[in-house]
Amino acid sequence: MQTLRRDRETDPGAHFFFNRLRVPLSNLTDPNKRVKPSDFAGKPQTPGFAARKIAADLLGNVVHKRRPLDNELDLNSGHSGFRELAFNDRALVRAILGVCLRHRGEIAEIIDRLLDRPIPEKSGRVLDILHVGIAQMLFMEVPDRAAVSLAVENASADRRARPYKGLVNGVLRRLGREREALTSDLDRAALNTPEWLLESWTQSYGAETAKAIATAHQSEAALDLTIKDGSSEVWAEKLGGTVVGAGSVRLVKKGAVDKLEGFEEGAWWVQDAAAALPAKLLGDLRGKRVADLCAAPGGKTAQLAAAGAEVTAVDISKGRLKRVSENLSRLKLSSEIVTSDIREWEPEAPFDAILLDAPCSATGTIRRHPDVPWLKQLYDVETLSKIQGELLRRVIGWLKPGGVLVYCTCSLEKAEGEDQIASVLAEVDGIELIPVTADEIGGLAASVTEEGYLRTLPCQPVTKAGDETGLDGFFAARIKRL
Ligand SMILES: C[S@@+](CC[C@H](N)C(=O)[O-])C[C@H]1O[C@@H](n2cnc3c(N)ncnc32)[C@H](O)[C@@H]1O
Repeated sequence: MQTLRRDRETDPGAHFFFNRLRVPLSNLTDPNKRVKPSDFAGKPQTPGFAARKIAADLLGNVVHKRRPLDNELDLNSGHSGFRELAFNDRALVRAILGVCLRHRGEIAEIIDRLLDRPIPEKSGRVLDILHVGIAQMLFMEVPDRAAVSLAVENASADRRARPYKGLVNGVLRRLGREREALTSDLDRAALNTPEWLLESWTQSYGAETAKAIATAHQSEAALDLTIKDGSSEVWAEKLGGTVVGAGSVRLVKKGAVDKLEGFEEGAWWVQDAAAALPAKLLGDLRGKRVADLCAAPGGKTAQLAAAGAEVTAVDISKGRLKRVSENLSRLKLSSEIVTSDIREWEPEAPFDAILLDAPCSATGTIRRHPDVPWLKQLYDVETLSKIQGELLRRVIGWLKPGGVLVYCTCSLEKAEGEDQIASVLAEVDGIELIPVTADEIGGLAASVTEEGYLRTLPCQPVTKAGDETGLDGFFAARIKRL
């Protein structure tokens, strides 16, 4: 789900949010510029106000209305106020929201400590405004004075929040004075992770690893690229990156993705180092017929096509498949593209190999999608795991005898990974597990389980030498049809 992100590629400002959260604010705010989105047309604007107002609105939309952040930030169909902002303000909004969501639990705890009594329900955006103000004061090197006055102005501009502008002022000023006392004893990893998730990871991986996962989520993911022709060393050198995982290039350089060397010519695409591993498990694909099921936005489709396979990419979403076509066209790769629900679609002939990247809770992508913990619930995992089981059982039958299927999900929940494979192996005849080996995935031994599954965790090493960590959480298993 995280691969080949269109917003990164079409909105260069997106890069600052996804790749460099602690970008100096001088890069993002132009103090001489007055931003005028149409919602405030005609009213004089304090520099930086529009960005804070939109940030508070969007935060509310994500956490109260449960709207995915990516949808809100979409430059074609997202929040209109956001779309009207200037480039630098959009980057600032992304940065503020990234911090607000990553630190949501601890900011909420700080607000609790600062308030004598809860803020009444009908107080407009006042809580979101406080979150946005605190995020800037504690994590973004914004001078307290600026963060406080913009928050007060924001409250004044909201009819329902207006009566609380004095409270906003008092609370934020007190935080400025008592910062150390109010923040030094916070258990950040626990506070910033919903209880059900921390419990699930503790049960699956133990308390220490669960905490390490939660801690890894506090930092933004690096920008990893998959190199079309596999010449990772060459592109690492050209782009000033390092080779990680099984041949991904991790970038340390700042800059807009579409301005980097190789983008126009289609030499690489954006794909987390862990997301690039499942397709590797299908081995040599030259001349083979391969189904990429649940294909959009197409990171794995590109891998399969670049490996020489004749690919059929199927996805239920027409809009997301459009991105597959656009991405493949930039990369000068090709695939048959089918818009269909794979619960209904039937292939004309069986495949040599299948990659099923099933829809999941995406809890493995929290570093790059910090809204996920506040959008998803245990219920989503339960619902999605039923669909995963259904899809897996159906598509196994589409393999030729001797054909291989890789099932994967970008989830940390065992219900969406290990448990699915264990039950399918127990229930379906004529299949066997082909264990994954560390050699196939760049020597990442810590990411291979005793059963022979691929299981990456955000806190794990991403190099064989173990000198760098940080991966999306992925599960993959390989099954052969006998
Ligand atoms: C995890 S994303 C796939 C990411 C993709 N494989 C990649 O590497 O870029 C899951 C995809 O499954 C698709 N999907 C969900 N349910 C489906 C169904 N019943 N049939 C086909 N596609 C489905 C979604 O539209 C979504 O694009």
